[in-house]
Amino acid sequence: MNYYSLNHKAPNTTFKDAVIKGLAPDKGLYFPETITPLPQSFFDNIDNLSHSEIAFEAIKQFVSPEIPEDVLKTIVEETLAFDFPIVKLNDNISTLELFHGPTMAFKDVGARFMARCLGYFNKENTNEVTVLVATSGDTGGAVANGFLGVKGVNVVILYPSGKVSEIQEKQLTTLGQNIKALEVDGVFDDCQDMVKRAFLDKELTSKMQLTSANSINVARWLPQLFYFMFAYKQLHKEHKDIVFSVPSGNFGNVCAGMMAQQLGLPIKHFIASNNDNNVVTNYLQTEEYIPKPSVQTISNAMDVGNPSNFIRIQEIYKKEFTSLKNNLSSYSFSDEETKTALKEIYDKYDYVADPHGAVGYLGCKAYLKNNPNTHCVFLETAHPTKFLDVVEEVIEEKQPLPKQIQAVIGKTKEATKISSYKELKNFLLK
Ligand SMILES: Cc1ncc(COP(=O)(O)O)c(C=O)c1O
Ligand SMILES: N[C@@H](CCOP(=O)(O)O)C(=O)O
Repeated sequence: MNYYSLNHKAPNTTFKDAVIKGLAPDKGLYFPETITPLPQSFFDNIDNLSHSEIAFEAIKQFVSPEIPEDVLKTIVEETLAFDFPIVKLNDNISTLELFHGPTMAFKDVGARFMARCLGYFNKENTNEVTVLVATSGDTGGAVANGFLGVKGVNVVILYPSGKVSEIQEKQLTTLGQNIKALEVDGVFDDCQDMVKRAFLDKELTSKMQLTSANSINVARWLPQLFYFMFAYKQLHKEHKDIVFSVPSGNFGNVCAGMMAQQLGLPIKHFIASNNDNNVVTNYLQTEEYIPKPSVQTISNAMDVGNPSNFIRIQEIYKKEFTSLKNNLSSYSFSDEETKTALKEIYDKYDYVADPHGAVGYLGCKAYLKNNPNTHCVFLETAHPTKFLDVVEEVIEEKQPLPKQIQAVIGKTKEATKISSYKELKNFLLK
């Protein structure tokens, strides 16, 4: 598959090149030249396919011919070494748990997939690659874990100081080896801007091969489309009109769901559920896209003021506002509403959600008011114990720590503080 830049000022390129570069030379995000729907027989037979078989068929066209089929099979099998269960709350609402991976966040799948693709490409490549990542909480930990010890790859993670949870910070600052953390005096958007600026810095790019492991990178972003297929497999016999409520920040996940739909997955509608960072909610109301500085919330991984994947969503809908609006609704919820939802989910359904999932649940409830005959699946994008202080305070109960969280809790943080792009550049050149 070849990819083009959404800024249309760079040459089209291969999957391999798009993964190694991350961002196109004209600063545009890469997008696949074609999307060929899967045959109807794939969906008719989905009950008989394993997660790895579904993922292999779904991603094949996007990575071939650079990744041979036998290698791709191994990559998806290793990537998907954990479960993706649906938990039903009532006849209209289910949740898809995406937190059973090593860092208990949905980012584990994309990070593990991309690490393996890069590892494969690096076998032939003697040059070292530096992976730059901006994180508002979860991407950093997942990438640190996914890339730990991958030969020829150095990872540098930028995170906003004081704006990630304690456990998220441990996950991204304690692994050592080829993983380095930079604690940025700023918000997530400052981290993301610095990363994008580094890609345009000729002095840097002439000295090192930089790539991104944010959803900017097609190998991090596209595997997220698997989730929607896994949910469909578990629900389609019981429910016809399936709607997904996706807690959204950088909009990579909901955009990946739209790619699954482009492949033919029968999804009735998407809901982008936001916290107070509501640029897209506002856009759908006003048709004006106005990025703004992010504000801090209890669903911190969604604190994004200028979502980088919005441009990919516009590409899917050919910038036609009405067709986007027919397929996507968006609601925004305050921290108080999120806390009330966490409590409600616990009291009514005996289920402990995390703050991001709770925002997704609120999105389902808002949509179902006018669409009562649909089934809404909200994505549980992280495990509740990653946000212990909020969750335990709201449900007034101690939570047992899963082994993945216990493994990092006593470790010592190692991070370098920076407050400007110049400091990032000096760090990289060191
Ligand atoms: C727990 C959690 N929920 C939701 C999101 C938002 O996902 P996206 O950036 O793909 O919109 C993130 C971060 O990306 C996250 O870590
Ligand atoms: N919410 C993210 C922000 C970065 O998103 P990405 O999908 O583009 O990596 C995080 O947790 O870091």
